[in-house]
Amino acid sequence: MTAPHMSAVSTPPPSVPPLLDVRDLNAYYGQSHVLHGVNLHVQPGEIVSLIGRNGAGKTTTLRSIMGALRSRTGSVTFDGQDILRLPSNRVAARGLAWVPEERAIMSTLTVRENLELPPARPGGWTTERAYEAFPVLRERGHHPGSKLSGGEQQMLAIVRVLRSAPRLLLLDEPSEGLAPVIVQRIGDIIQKLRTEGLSVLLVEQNLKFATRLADRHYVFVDGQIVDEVSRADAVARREDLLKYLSV
Ligand SMILES: Nc1ncnc2c1ncn2[C@@H]1O[C@H](COP(=O)(O)OP(=O)(O)OP(=O)(O)O)[C@@H](O)[C@H]1O
Repeated sequence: MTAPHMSAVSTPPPSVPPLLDVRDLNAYYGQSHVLHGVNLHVQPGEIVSLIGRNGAGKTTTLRSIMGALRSRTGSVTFDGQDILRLPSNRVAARGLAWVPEERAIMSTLTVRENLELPPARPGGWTTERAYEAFPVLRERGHHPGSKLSGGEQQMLAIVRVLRSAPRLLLLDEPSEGLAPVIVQRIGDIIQKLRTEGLSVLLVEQNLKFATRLADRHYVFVDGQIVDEVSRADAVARREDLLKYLSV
């Protein structure tokens, strides 16, 4: 398989304006030019995955969208508003929520304290709702974050950001290192959230998880998107997708 050149990636014009629209995004770590003209969009209510090998630029794309990485050019609009120049706290206030790979929870605080620290916004998840979605968090309510398993930390990290009632959830490898039953549960919750109107941009290396959830997949190679695969084509193109991920 040869990776199609960037220009071969064709996105049909969306019938409604995208919720997130990234155009010609270039990003840099110091002198190192890491993203090269990334174009992607997420429609309202859509789940989109970014897949590719380690170091391909997926996490950098999320960091660039959230404003955690400042050294970038191009255009990032959310709900029609330019967010590229906003500090990350103001990006979050617009309705984007990011769960980084390292699952930013507060390790010295208990599960309940982690849940209650960011006050829930109107429409955001309450502590009770978090416990209903993931009953194990209720059982662990008084345990410090540092004593949770990887799966419990991932659940806690997701429900924490849902307290802010985001419109777009950015998830960085939510299935990484987790037992299949936990991966299944997290997938169920993401699907449920979509039925409630949430959009999701998902970085994944677990193809089974990504293809179960995502409506479209963008394939990253060396800081560029080289292919775009719809849910309808993902089964027929499974071998291509596996090759993109293999080392
Ligand atoms: N803080 C940093 N400083 C310098 N270079 C970095 C930094 N973080 C990432 N890079 C480099 O940027 C490139 C893209 O990395 P990125 O983390 O975005 O890839 P990725 O596709 O998310 O892969 P992974 O799954 O390994 O995180 C890689 O070459 C990586 O080495």
